[in-house]
Parts: sequence; C-alpha cells; structure tokens
Amino acid sequence: SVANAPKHCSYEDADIVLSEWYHVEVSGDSARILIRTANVLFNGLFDKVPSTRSLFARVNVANMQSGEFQAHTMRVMTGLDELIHKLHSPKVLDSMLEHLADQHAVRTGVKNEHFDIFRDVLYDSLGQVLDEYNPDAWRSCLSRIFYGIAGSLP
Ligand code: HEM
Repeated sequence: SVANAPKHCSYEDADIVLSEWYHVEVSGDSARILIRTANVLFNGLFDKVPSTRSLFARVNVANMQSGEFQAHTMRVMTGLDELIHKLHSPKVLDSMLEHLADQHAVRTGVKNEHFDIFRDVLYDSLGQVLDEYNPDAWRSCLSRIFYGIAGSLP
C-alpha cells in the first residue's frame, strides 16, 4: 500500500550500502557468507510462517544443505547482490525489480507479508554479516528493493 511506500534511497545512502556490502565481496568467502545468510533468512521465514516451506519443495528445502537448495539460495543472493549494485542506476534497478516482481507473482502462495518477514530478519542479520553496518542507509535502500519486488503481491 502507499502507506508502506519506501523512504527515498538517496545517492549517499546507496554509497554507504555499496561500501559496506563491498566488505562481503572482498572477503574471499562471499559465496559461503551469502549461502549462510540466506539460510538464516529462510529459516527465519519458516519459523514465523511454517507453511512457506512448501513453496520451496521444488528446490529440495527438505534438505537445506542440498545442492538444489544451495543453488536456489545463490540465485536469491546473487539477485540481491545485483540489485544492490544498481542502487545508483534507478532506471535499471526498476526494470530488474519489475522482472523479479513478475517472477514472484507467478508463484502461488507467495505473499507480501513474507517479504516483510524476510526483510526484517535481514535487517537483524546484517550486523553479523557486515564489518560496518549503518542501519538507516540499509533500511532506506532495502525498503526500496523489497517494495519493488513485493509491493504488488497479494
Ligand atoms: C531479497 C529478496 C528476494 C530475492 C532477491 C529473490 C530472488 C529470487 C530469484 C532470483 C529466484 C529465481 C527465479 C527463477 O529462476 O524463476 C527466486 C525464486 C523464488 N522465490 Fe525469491 N527472492 C527473494 C525473496 C523471496 C521471498 C521472501 C519469498 C517468499 C516466499 C520468495 C519466494 C520464491 C519462490 C517460491 C521461488 C521459486 C523457487 C523455485 O525455484 O522453485 N522469494 N527468488
């Protein structure tokens, strides 16, 4: 709804997010960090709304260590990484968000509220993932991203 429309992700906010995210990318261990983070996010979602687990049956959520589920989590996290990298290019970002919105809209049972939960778990996890974490900048830019993907979901 309009009431949930995101705060502006300013150029300066995007700079902060990009430089703090850069730490993950140069760590030399980014794939593992991203998979671990994604598992925290999905476990957080499954704990709060257990019925969402079944949405990931196709990617073998029954075994979260499996290659299928890890490949899924890498698709999600590289997707997020690509979005973060486009925070300075709003037009490109919007078209990527639109594409992701379409990809999620076709998955019956995926709801806007699931993204709110996922987002809040992400806010809580970033402090452990990042060396430096400026929550205001991340909130301002991630709310733009989450609104773009999930704003039109039921
Ligand atoms: C930052 C947040 C997220 C990003 C960037 C993201 C990105 C993606 C991407 C790139 C795919 C693969 C699309 C494809 O190949 O068709 C995907 C699949 C999917 N996503 Fe998300 N996602 C996010 C959050 C969520 C959340 C919160 C849900 C909640 C239920 C969700 C549900 C799904 C489902 C059900 C699939 C299909 C899994 C399958 O392959 O069977 N996603 N997502």
